[in-house]
Amino acid sequence: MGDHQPTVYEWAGGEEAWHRLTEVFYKKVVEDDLLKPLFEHMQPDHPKHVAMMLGEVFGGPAVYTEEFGGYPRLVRRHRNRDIQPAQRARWVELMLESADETGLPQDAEFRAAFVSYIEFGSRRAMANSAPGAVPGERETLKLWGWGEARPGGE
Ligand code: HEM
Repeated sequence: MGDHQPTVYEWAGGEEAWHRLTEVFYKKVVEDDLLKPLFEHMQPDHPKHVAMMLGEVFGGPAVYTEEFGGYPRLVRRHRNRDIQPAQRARWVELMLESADETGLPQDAEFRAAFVSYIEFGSRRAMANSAPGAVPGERETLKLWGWGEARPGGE
C-alpha cells in the first residue's frame, strides 16, 4: 500500500463501482412495495446523483457539490418526504444487498465504513424528511473515512 492509504471511494473500485451500485439499487427500489411510493417520480438521473454524492462522501471527487448543488440540494430532496422507519430499514437492506450483488469489497474494514455511513445517512435523511423538520445548516457534505478499522488491518 506504500504511504498512500486509499480512500474508501478508491477501495470500493472508484467511480464505476459507485455507479454500478446505485443502478442496481434503484432497480430494486422501484420494484419494492414499501419504497415504490416514495420514488415513483424519481428523476432518471437520480441513481447517478446518488453515486456521485456517495463517492464524494467517501473521498472521491467533489462533483456533487461543485456541479449539482451539494448538501443544500440533498436536504431539499428529502424535505417533507415523511420517510417511515420501515422504509428506511428496507432502503438500508436493499443497499447492502446491492453492494453484495455488484461486487463491492467484502473485507471487514470496507463493510464497517460503508455500513456505518449508510446507517448515519439514512437516519439523517429520515429525520430531515419529517414534516416541519429544520435540517442542520451545513455548507458541504459530511465526509466519511475508515473510522477505527483501517484497510488491510489484521
Ligand atoms: C445514506 C443514505 C442516503 C443517501 C446517501 C441519499 C442520497 C440522496 C440524494 C443524493 C438525493 C438527491 C438526488 C439528486 O440530487 O437529484 C436523494 C433524494 C431522495 N432520497 Fe435519499 N438518500 C439516503 C437515504 C434515503 C432514504 C432512507 C430514503 C427513503 C427511504 C430516501 C429517499 C429519497 C427520496 C424520495 C428522494 C427524492 C427522489 C426524487 O427525486 O423523487 N433517501 N437521496
